[in-house]
Formats: sequence, structure tokens, C-alpha cells
Amino acid sequence: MSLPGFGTSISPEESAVTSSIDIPAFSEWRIEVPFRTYFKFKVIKGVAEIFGTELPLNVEIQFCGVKYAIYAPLSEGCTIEYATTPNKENMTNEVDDVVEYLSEETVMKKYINLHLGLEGLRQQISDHNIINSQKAKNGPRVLILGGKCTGKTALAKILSSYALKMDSTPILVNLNPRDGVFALPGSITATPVSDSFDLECAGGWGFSTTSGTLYHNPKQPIVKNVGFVNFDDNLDLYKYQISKLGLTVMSRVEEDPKIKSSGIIIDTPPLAIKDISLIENIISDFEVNVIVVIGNERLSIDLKKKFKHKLSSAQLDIVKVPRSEGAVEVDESFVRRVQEETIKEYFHGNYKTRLSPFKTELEVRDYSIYKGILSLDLASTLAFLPAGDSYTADGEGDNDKQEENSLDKYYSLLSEPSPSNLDNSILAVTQLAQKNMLTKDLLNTSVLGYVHISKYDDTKGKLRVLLPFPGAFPRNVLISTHIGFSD
Ligand SMILES: Nc1ncnc2c1ncn2[C@@H]1O[C@H](COP(=O)(O)OP(=O)(O)OP(=O)(O)O)[C@@H](O)[C@H]1O
Repeated sequence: MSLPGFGTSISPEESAVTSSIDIPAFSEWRIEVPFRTYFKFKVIKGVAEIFGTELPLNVEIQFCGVKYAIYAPLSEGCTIEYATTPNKENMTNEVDDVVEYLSEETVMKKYINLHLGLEGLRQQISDHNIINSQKAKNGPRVLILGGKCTGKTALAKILSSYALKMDSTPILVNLNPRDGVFALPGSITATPVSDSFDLECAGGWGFSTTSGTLYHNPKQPIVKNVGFVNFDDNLDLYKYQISKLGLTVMSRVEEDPKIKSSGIIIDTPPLAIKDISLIENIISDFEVNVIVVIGNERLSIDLKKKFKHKLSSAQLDIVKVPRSEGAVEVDESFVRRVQEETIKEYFHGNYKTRLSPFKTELEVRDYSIYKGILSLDLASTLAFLPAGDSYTADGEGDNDKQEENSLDKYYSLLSEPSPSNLDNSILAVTQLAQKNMLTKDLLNTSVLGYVHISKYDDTKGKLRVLLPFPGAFPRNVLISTHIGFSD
């Protein structure tokens, strides 16, 4: 058992026995569970929540590979019973210790105040919209900004979960392609949050409708492909996809009065003032009217200077909130492991929901496969072109008319598929049928789902493919991502 406020380690052997802990009111119990350990627990008394999602009473919950805070939001506090066991799926008997400590220094009250401010706006707008249905207004469009691992995603989860508790349905937008939010890493998504998150899933989000009808209500995201985990691997493609996602979200908002008054919550990759043109794009694409800056005074001052005109005309509010001490730096190997778990779960499910993926073979010649261009590769390609020439997917020269249909900054056709560029990779299946496809359609399409290529047999021209469910595979255009995975 730990002393409040001090980190200790629980080794899985010593804790085959169940222990319990009382979390005092308005404190959080921070836990870091490694991938080789299962942390099983249940709330046996009081109310407990993780990043705004309330935990059920007396129901066993299981985590592995997470850094979470269990918060007691009510004055009676709560009691948790827990035990740790080795994660057998790792095929090793080695286990790692869980790090845990109780903290009274939580920022949750400040985050709840922020939520209450947003909820006040939603109520005013909802009342206005009932009376003026012809001139209905949009709910708050909140952009969360901050440095690396400052708890942006945790705050996005808290604000969405609390909005849901007040019967709102905000759209949660994830612009960080490192995270797979109801989709695979390498994408940006927008998801109406109409039910709670499934914290036991990789990343703490839940399944999407691609997995079918499940134990926990699956969500239906709008997905745009980026194909990279680092947003600046091709900034032009990233910005383009953000603007297309913004258009889709803003038209979705118009179709549904509840979503319209609930507003939008946007999570971002770590951005600084040097990324101001990207920040300006996001603000205009999603009509952002509230910016929340986490723990970075300099950034909030710089933004206030930059958007002075919008602040004075009350078009924009900039709010600074403190960073939680619990938000910890995660290393590259941890991020990669969460990405792998997200991909594994997409095809195979998890311990609670087993899915039945389907293996099949496809003829490569039946498909057009495109691949996102890395900015670095583009720079070297352009360096080899004679002056005045531009590279297009059709291999034709440059002129004004072709410019708008040109893919040259974004995608190139994989004209020579090979094991080196296809084996162990993820392909996004677009909504585009191959027939009569225009290059600009490829940029504007959304992602229908993903497949995994385990092997490309170049002598037979066949791809060995894993699909999330059985059935005929649509002859749609495919986009090969830079996301590797071996099943
Ligand atoms: N209060 C907290 N207690 C314990 N862990 C926390 C807390 N807040 C956040 N974390 C954890 O700290 C890590 C970093 O937080 P988070 O992912 O929210 O930051 P981020 O700013 O979105 O990161 P990135 O810069 O990678 O986008 C995550 O593993 C998250 O679960």
C-alpha cells in the first residue's frame, strides 16, 4: 500500500491477492500500468471516473499499457479493489510493476469549471435555437493547444465526457495522426460522442462501427487519411485533409440540431507559435471560437497578440488552463506499442470482444494503389525534374488547368508494387470506385476502412490481405499508408 502522494510499485506476484485503496474526495489515484501486466480493479464504493468517464460500480475493469488517473469527484470519495496479474498474451512470464500514487494536487476542478463555462454557452445557444430555428447558432467550437504530453487528449476526453453527461452530443475531432481515435493511426477523425468511451480499449476510446454491433456502443467516425504519424511529414496533405474534414464536420453540424448546439472539441498534436499558419487554418476550417491553451503562458500571450482583432470583436476567446502534474512524457516505444495495440484490436478485438477477421488474396492488377508522398521525397523528386516541369499522377506536364487536379504534392500512384513497399503495411480503403476516378476525388474521399497486407507475392501478383470482416472486397481505390504492422 502506498503513502498518499508518494509513488510506489506493486509487483504482480505480490499482488495476486486483492488490495484496496480509498481515494479521498477530489483527489486522483495515478497509475502507470506496463504492457506486461494486467491491472484488474473494481469500484466498490462511491463514484470514480477516469478522464470524465464514470466507472460502473462493482464491475471488474481490466487495463494494460495505460497511464491513467482515477478521480473521486464527490465529497464521499471512493474505494477501489485491485489486483495485478501477468499479461499472458505476451508469451513471456516476465512482468513489470505498476507505478501508483495518490495526488491531492489535481487540476480537475479547473477543468470542470471550464466545462461548466462551455455548458453555459451550450444552454444559451440551445434556448436561442428553439426560438429561432431559422437562424440557429452553433455551440462552442473549442480548440485545445499545448506542448508535447501536456494532457491535451486527456482534456479532450474530459470535456467530451462531461458534455455527454449533460446530454450534449459534441463532435470530437482528433487532428493528431499519432493517435488512432475510433480509427487507425495515420488518420484524422471527427466523431459525434453520443455514448461513453470504452476505457479498456487501446487508447481508451472504443470500437467503431466497422467492428459491427458490440458489447459497448460503437462510434461512427468521419475518417480522412494522412498516412503518416507525424503531421509534418507532408504538411500540404495534412492541411488539405484538415480543411476537407472541417467541411464535412460543418455540414454534419447543420444536419443535426443537437450536434449543432453541442459544438466541437478539437484535439491537436503539439503545436507552438511557429505553427501559426496551421493554427489559423484549423480556426477557419472549424470556425473555432474558444482556444484552450494548456500550461503555456507564452503561447497564450502570443495567440492573444495574433488574434487581437478577433478578441476585441468577441469572435474568439482564449483561455489558459494549468497542466496536470499527472500528464507524463511518453517515450516513442510506448507510443508505438499503443499504435500496434490499436491496429491489433481493429482486426482481432480485445479480451472482451473477439472479432473474426478474414484472410484472403487479391490480384494486385485489379486495384489502383496510391501512396502519400513524404515531403522529403518530394523535394528530391522535384530537384531531378527539368525546370518548368511538374510531376503529376498522370505523368503529364504542367498547366493551369491540370493544376487543380494534380496530386503532385500529396499522392503518387504505386506504379511498381513490390514486397518492399507493401509487405506488413496498412492500406486505407477509400469510398471511391475506380471507374472514372478523377485525381481530385482521391483527395476528397473519406476512408471506409483498413486492410492489412501481410505479404505481396510479386511472381503471382497477389496480395495476402487481412480484412476486418468476411465478405466481398469492394474494388475501391486503395491508399497505402506509411504505417507498418506485422500481424
Ligand atoms: N492526470 C493524469 N494522471 C495520470 N496520467 C495522466 C494524467 N493526464 C494525462 N495523463 C497521461 O499522460 C500521458 C500524456 O497525456 P496526453 O496524451 O493527454 O497528452 P497530450 O498533450 O495529448 O500528448 P501529445 O503531445 O502526444 O498529443 C497519457 O498517457 C495520459 O493518459
